[in-house]
Amino acid sequence: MSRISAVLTQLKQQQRKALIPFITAGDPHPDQTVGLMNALVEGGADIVELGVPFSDPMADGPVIQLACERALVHGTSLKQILGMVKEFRRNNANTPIVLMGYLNPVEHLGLEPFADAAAEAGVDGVLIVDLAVEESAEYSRVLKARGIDLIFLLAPTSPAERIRAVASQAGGYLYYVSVKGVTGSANLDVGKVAAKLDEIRQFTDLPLAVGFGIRDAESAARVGEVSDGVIVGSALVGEIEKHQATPAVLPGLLRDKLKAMRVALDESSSSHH
Ligand SMILES: O=P(O)(O)OC[C@@H](O)[C@@H](O)c1c[nH]c2ccccc12
Repeated sequence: MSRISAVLTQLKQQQRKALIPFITAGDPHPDQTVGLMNALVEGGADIVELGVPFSDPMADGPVIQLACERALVHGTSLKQILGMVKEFRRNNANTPIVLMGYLNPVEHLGLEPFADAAAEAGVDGVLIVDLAVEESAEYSRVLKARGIDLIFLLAPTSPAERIRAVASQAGGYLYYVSVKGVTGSANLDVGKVAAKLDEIRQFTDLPLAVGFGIRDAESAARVGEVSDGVIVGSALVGEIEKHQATPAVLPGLLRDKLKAMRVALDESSSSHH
Protein backbone atom coordinates (compact mmCIF):
# COMPACT_ATOMS: atom_id res chain seq x y z
CA MET A 1 0.00 0.00 0.00
CA SER A 2 1.31 3.48 -0.82
CA ARG A 3 2.15 5.93 1.95
CA ILE A 4 -0.79 8.10 0.79
CA SER A 5 -3.26 5.22 0.96
CA ALA A 6 -1.93 4.15 4.35
CA VAL A 7 -2.48 7.63 5.81
CA LEU A 8 -5.94 8.03 4.29
CA THR A 9 -7.02 4.55 5.39
CA GLN A 10 -5.94 5.26 8.94
CA LEU A 11 -7.79 8.58 8.98
CA LYS A 12 -10.94 6.87 7.76
CA GLN A 13 -10.71 4.30 10.56
CA GLN A 14 -10.37 7.18 13.02
CA GLN A 15 -13.31 8.96 11.35
CA ARG A 16 -11.07 11.96 10.73
CA LYS A 17 -10.53 14.10 7.64
CA ALA A 18 -7.29 14.69 5.77
CA LEU A 19 -5.78 18.15 5.98
CA ILE A 20 -3.64 18.81 2.90
CA PRO A 21 -1.82 22.16 2.77
CA PHE A 22 -0.21 23.47 -0.41
CA ILE A 23 2.82 25.72 -0.72
CA THR A 24 4.97 26.53 -3.73
CA ALA A 25 8.49 25.13 -3.42
CA GLY A 26 11.08 27.89 -3.37
CA ASP A 27 8.69 30.54 -2.02
CA PRO A 28 9.73 32.94 -0.58
CA HIS A 29 13.20 31.40 -0.94
CA PRO A 30 14.44 27.84 -1.62
CA ASP A 31 16.27 27.81 1.73
CA GLN A 32 12.96 28.14 3.54
CA THR A 33 10.93 25.38 1.95
CA VAL A 34 11.93 22.43 4.13
CA GLY A 35 11.36 24.51 7.28
CA LEU A 36 7.92 25.48 6.05
CA MET A 37 7.09 21.86 5.21
CA ASN A 38 8.03 20.89 8.76
CA ALA A 39 5.88 23.72 10.12
CA LEU A 40 2.91 22.43 8.11
CA VAL A 41 3.39 18.98 9.64
CA GLU A 42 3.53 20.55 13.11
CA GLY A 43 0.28 22.35 12.31
CA GLY A 44 -1.41 19.03 11.61
CA ALA A 45 -0.88 18.34 7.90
CA ASP A 46 -1.64 14.74 6.91
CA ILE A 47 -0.18 15.14 3.41
CA VAL A 48 1.90 18.04 2.05
CA GLU A 49 1.25 19.24 -1.50
CA LEU A 50 4.35 20.92 -2.86
CA GLY A 51 3.97 23.09 -5.94
CA VAL A 52 6.60 23.07 -8.67
CA PRO A 53 6.78 26.71 -9.79
CA PHE A 54 6.05 27.30 -13.45
CA SER A 55 6.23 30.47 -15.55
CA ASP A 56 2.74 30.05 -17.02
CA PRO A 57 0.57 28.51 -14.28
CA MET A 58 -2.77 28.72 -16.11
CA ALA A 59 -4.87 27.10 -13.38
CA ASP A 60 -3.60 29.49 -10.73
CA GLY A 61 -5.01 32.76 -9.47
CA PRO A 62 -2.90 35.83 -8.65
CA VAL A 63 -1.73 34.65 -5.22
CA ILE A 64 -0.10 31.44 -6.47
CA GLN A 65 1.09 33.09 -9.69
CA LEU A 66 3.10 35.51 -7.55
CA ALA A 67 4.41 32.61 -5.47
CA CYS A 68 5.67 30.99 -8.68
CA GLU A 69 7.40 34.25 -9.61
CA ARG A 70 9.07 34.56 -6.21
CA ALA A 71 10.32 30.99 -6.46
CA LEU A 72 11.51 31.31 -10.05
CA VAL A 73 13.45 34.49 -9.28
CA HIS A 74 15.67 32.28 -7.14
CA GLY A 75 15.94 29.71 -9.91
CA THR A 76 13.94 27.00 -8.14
CA SER A 77 14.07 23.94 -10.40
CA LEU A 78 12.40 20.55 -10.31
CA LYS A 79 15.77 18.94 -9.53
CA GLN A 80 16.30 21.30 -6.63
CA ILE A 81 12.79 20.55 -5.36
CA LEU A 82 13.52 16.83 -5.33
CA GLY A 83 16.52 17.71 -3.19
CA MET A 84 14.20 19.53 -0.77
CA VAL A 85 11.98 16.45 -0.52
CA LYS A 86 15.03 14.33 0.17
CA GLU A 87 16.11 16.69 2.94
CA PHE A 88 12.58 16.68 4.42
CA ARG A 89 12.60 12.86 4.38
CA ARG A 90 15.70 12.75 6.59
CA ASN A 91 13.54 13.78 9.55
CA ASN A 92 10.13 12.64 8.42
CA ALA A 93 9.48 9.14 7.12
CA ASN A 94 5.70 9.24 7.38
CA THR A 95 4.11 12.35 5.89
CA PRO A 96 3.27 11.79 2.21
CA ILE A 97 4.48 14.40 -0.25
CA VAL A 98 2.55 15.18 -3.43
CA LEU A 99 4.29 17.19 -6.13
CA MET A 100 1.85 19.46 -7.93
CA GLY A 101 2.80 21.07 -11.18
CA TYR A 102 2.57 21.38 -14.92
CA LEU A 103 3.80 19.00 -17.61
CA ASN A 104 6.58 21.16 -18.98
CA PRO A 105 9.19 20.78 -16.18
CA VAL A 106 8.53 17.02 -16.00
CA GLU A 107 8.90 16.56 -19.75
CA HIS A 108 12.04 18.63 -19.65
CA LEU A 109 13.62 16.05 -17.32
CA GLY A 110 11.95 13.15 -19.11
CA LEU A 111 9.28 10.95 -17.54
CA GLU A 112 11.47 8.02 -16.53
CA PRO A 113 14.40 10.02 -15.11
CA PHE A 114 11.86 12.18 -13.26
CA ALA A 115 10.04 9.14 -11.86
CA ASP A 116 13.31 7.53 -10.75
CA ALA A 117 14.52 10.70 -9.04
CA ALA A 118 11.12 11.39 -7.43
CA ALA A 119 10.90 7.88 -6.00
CA GLU A 120 14.46 8.10 -4.76
CA ALA A 121 13.76 11.44 -3.06
CA GLY A 122 10.67 10.10 -1.27
CA VAL A 123 7.83 11.59 -3.33
CA ASP A 124 4.52 9.74 -2.89
CA GLY A 125 2.20 11.35 -5.39
CA VAL A 126 2.31 13.46 -8.52
CA LEU A 127 -0.45 15.76 -9.75
CA ILE A 128 0.05 17.22 -13.21
CA VAL A 129 -2.56 19.87 -13.92
CA ASP A 130 -2.31 19.79 -17.70
CA LEU A 131 -1.90 16.04 -18.18
CA ALA A 132 -5.05 14.88 -19.98
CA VAL A 133 -6.46 11.61 -18.72
CA GLU A 134 -6.46 10.28 -22.29
CA GLU A 135 -2.69 10.73 -22.37
CA SER A 136 -1.97 9.57 -18.85
CA ALA A 137 -1.65 5.79 -19.19
CA GLU A 138 2.13 5.94 -19.67
CA TYR A 139 2.54 8.34 -16.73
CA SER A 140 0.35 6.18 -14.55
CA ARG A 141 2.31 3.04 -15.43
CA VAL A 142 5.79 4.54 -15.01
CA LEU A 143 4.94 6.20 -11.70
CA LYS A 144 3.01 3.26 -10.26
CA ALA A 145 5.95 0.95 -11.03
CA ARG A 146 7.95 3.12 -8.61
CA GLY A 147 5.26 3.27 -5.93
CA ILE A 148 4.10 6.80 -6.81
CA ASP A 149 0.39 7.63 -7.08
CA LEU A 150 -0.83 9.71 -10.01
CA ILE A 151 -3.42 12.13 -8.63
CA PHE A 152 -6.14 13.61 -10.83
CA LEU A 153 -8.40 16.63 -10.70
CA LEU A 154 -12.14 16.46 -11.21
CA ALA A 155 -14.28 19.57 -11.57
CA PRO A 156 -17.95 20.59 -11.35
CA THR A 157 -18.10 20.30 -15.13
CA SER A 158 -16.59 16.78 -15.35
CA PRO A 159 -19.05 14.49 -17.14
CA ALA A 160 -19.58 10.85 -16.19
CA GLU A 161 -17.19 9.57 -18.92
CA ARG A 162 -14.39 11.69 -17.55
CA ILE A 163 -15.04 10.62 -13.97
CA ARG A 164 -14.95 7.00 -15.12
CA ALA A 165 -11.72 7.49 -17.12
CA VAL A 166 -10.02 9.31 -14.24
CA ALA A 167 -11.14 6.69 -11.73
CA SER A 168 -9.45 4.00 -13.84
CA GLN A 169 -6.03 5.77 -13.86
CA ALA A 170 -6.00 7.54 -10.51
CA GLY A 171 -4.12 6.53 -7.39
CA GLY A 172 -4.08 7.88 -3.83
CA TYR A 173 -7.12 10.15 -3.82
CA LEU A 174 -9.20 12.20 -6.20
CA TYR A 175 -8.85 15.95 -6.02
CA TYR A 176 -12.23 17.59 -6.51
CA VAL A 177 -12.00 21.24 -7.56
CA SER A 178 -14.89 22.88 -5.71
CA VAL A 179 -15.50 25.77 -8.10
CA LYS A 180 -14.98 26.66 -11.72
CA GLY A 181 -12.04 29.00 -12.18
CA VAL A 182 -8.57 29.34 -10.74
CA THR A 183 -6.96 28.74 -7.34
CA GLY A 184 -7.81 31.24 -4.63
CA SER A 185 -11.46 31.56 -5.69
CA ALA A 186 -13.96 32.74 -3.12
CA ASN A 187 -17.45 31.40 -3.67
CA LEU A 188 -17.65 27.91 -2.30
CA ASP A 189 -21.08 26.23 -2.34
CA VAL A 190 -20.81 23.24 -0.02
CA GLY A 191 -24.23 21.87 -1.03
CA LYS A 192 -23.16 21.72 -4.66
CA VAL A 193 -19.84 20.13 -3.71
CA ALA A 194 -21.65 17.45 -1.70
CA ALA A 195 -23.94 16.60 -4.62
CA LYS A 196 -21.06 16.20 -7.07
CA LEU A 197 -19.07 14.09 -4.58
CA ASP A 198 -22.07 11.75 -4.29
CA GLU A 199 -22.00 11.37 -8.06
CA ILE A 200 -18.23 10.70 -8.10
CA ARG A 201 -18.59 8.09 -5.34
CA GLN A 202 -20.67 5.98 -7.71
CA PHE A 203 -17.52 5.52 -9.83
CA THR A 204 -14.77 5.01 -7.29
CA ASP A 205 -13.81 3.97 -3.78
CA LEU A 206 -10.83 6.34 -3.73
CA PRO A 207 -10.92 9.00 -1.00
CA LEU A 208 -12.23 12.37 -2.23
CA ALA A 209 -10.32 15.50 -1.21
CA VAL A 210 -11.67 18.95 -2.03
CA GLY A 211 -9.69 22.09 -2.83
CA PHE A 212 -10.17 25.65 -4.17
CA GLY A 213 -11.58 28.34 -1.93
CA ILE A 214 -10.92 26.86 1.52
CA ARG A 215 -9.52 29.76 3.51
CA ASP A 216 -10.06 29.23 7.21
CA ALA A 217 -11.17 26.89 9.97
CA GLU A 218 -14.85 27.41 9.25
CA SER A 219 -14.70 26.64 5.52
CA ALA A 220 -12.37 23.69 6.17
CA ALA A 221 -14.82 22.19 8.67
CA ARG A 222 -17.83 22.65 6.38
CA VAL A 223 -16.10 20.98 3.44
CA GLY A 224 -14.68 18.28 5.71
CA GLU A 225 -18.23 17.30 6.62
CA VAL A 226 -18.98 16.22 3.05
CA SER A 227 -15.56 14.94 1.88
CA ASP A 228 -12.59 12.83 2.99
CA GLY A 229 -10.21 15.77 3.14
CA VAL A 230 -9.51 19.39 2.32
CA ILE A 231 -6.70 21.09 0.41
CA VAL A 232 -5.74 24.63 1.31
CA GLY A 233 -3.34 26.68 -0.79
CA SER A 234 -3.89 30.38 -1.41
CA ALA A 235 -4.78 31.16 2.21
CA LEU A 236 -1.32 29.92 3.26
CA VAL A 237 0.53 31.31 0.26
CA GLY A 238 -1.13 34.69 0.92
CA GLU A 239 0.57 34.71 4.34
CA ILE A 240 3.91 34.03 2.67
CA GLU A 241 3.29 36.96 0.32
CA LYS A 242 2.36 39.26 3.21
CA HIS A 243 5.38 38.36 5.34
CA GLN A 244 8.00 37.70 2.66
CA ALA A 245 10.20 40.49 4.03
CA THR A 246 10.36 38.83 7.46
CA PRO A 247 10.47 35.13 6.55
CA ALA A 248 11.53 34.09 10.06
CA VAL A 249 7.92 34.55 11.22
CA LEU A 250 6.52 32.27 8.51
CA PRO A 251 6.91 28.82 10.07
CA GLY A 252 5.02 29.90 13.22
CA LEU A 253 2.34 31.70 11.24
CA LEU A 254 1.67 28.82 8.86
CA ARG A 255 1.72 26.30 11.69
CA ASP A 256 -0.86 28.28 13.69
CA LYS A 257 -3.10 28.94 10.72
CA LEU A 258 -3.15 25.25 9.88
CA LYS A 259 -3.63 24.23 13.49
CA ALA A 260 -6.87 26.23 13.67
CA MET A 261 -8.13 24.29 10.64
CA ARG A 262 -6.99 20.99 12.16
CA VAL A 263 -8.91 21.66 15.37
CA ALA A 264 -12.06 22.69 13.50
CA LEU A 265 -11.90 19.65 11.20
CA ASP A 266 -11.43 17.23 14.10
CA GLU A 267 -14.17 18.86 16.19
CA SER A 268 -16.68 18.79 13.42
CA SER A 269 -15.97 15.16 12.51
CA SER A 270 -16.20 14.00 16.13
CA SER A 271 -19.51 15.82 16.66
CA HIS A 272 -20.93 14.00 13.64
CA HIS A 273 -20.16 10.48 14.78
O1 LIG B 1 -5.55 28.04 -3.49
P1 LIG B 1 -6.77 27.34 -3.05
O2 LIG B 1 -8.02 28.02 -3.54
O3 LIG B 1 -6.76 27.07 -1.57
O4 LIG B 1 -6.77 25.87 -3.77
C1 LIG B 1 -5.75 24.86 -3.51
C2 LIG B 1 -4.66 24.95 -4.51
O5 LIG B 1 -3.98 26.15 -4.30
C3 LIG B 1 -3.59 23.88 -4.76
O6 LIG B 1 -4.05 22.60 -4.62
C4 LIG B 1 -3.13 24.17 -6.16
C5 LIG B 1 -2.17 25.07 -6.48
N1 LIG B 1 -2.06 25.19 -7.83
C6 LIG B 1 -2.98 24.38 -8.41
C7 LIG B 1 -3.30 24.20 -9.76
C8 LIG B 1 -4.35 23.35 -10.08
C9 LIG B 1 -5.02 22.66 -9.08
C10 LIG B 1 -4.69 22.83 -7.72
C11 LIG B 1 -3.68 23.71 -7.38
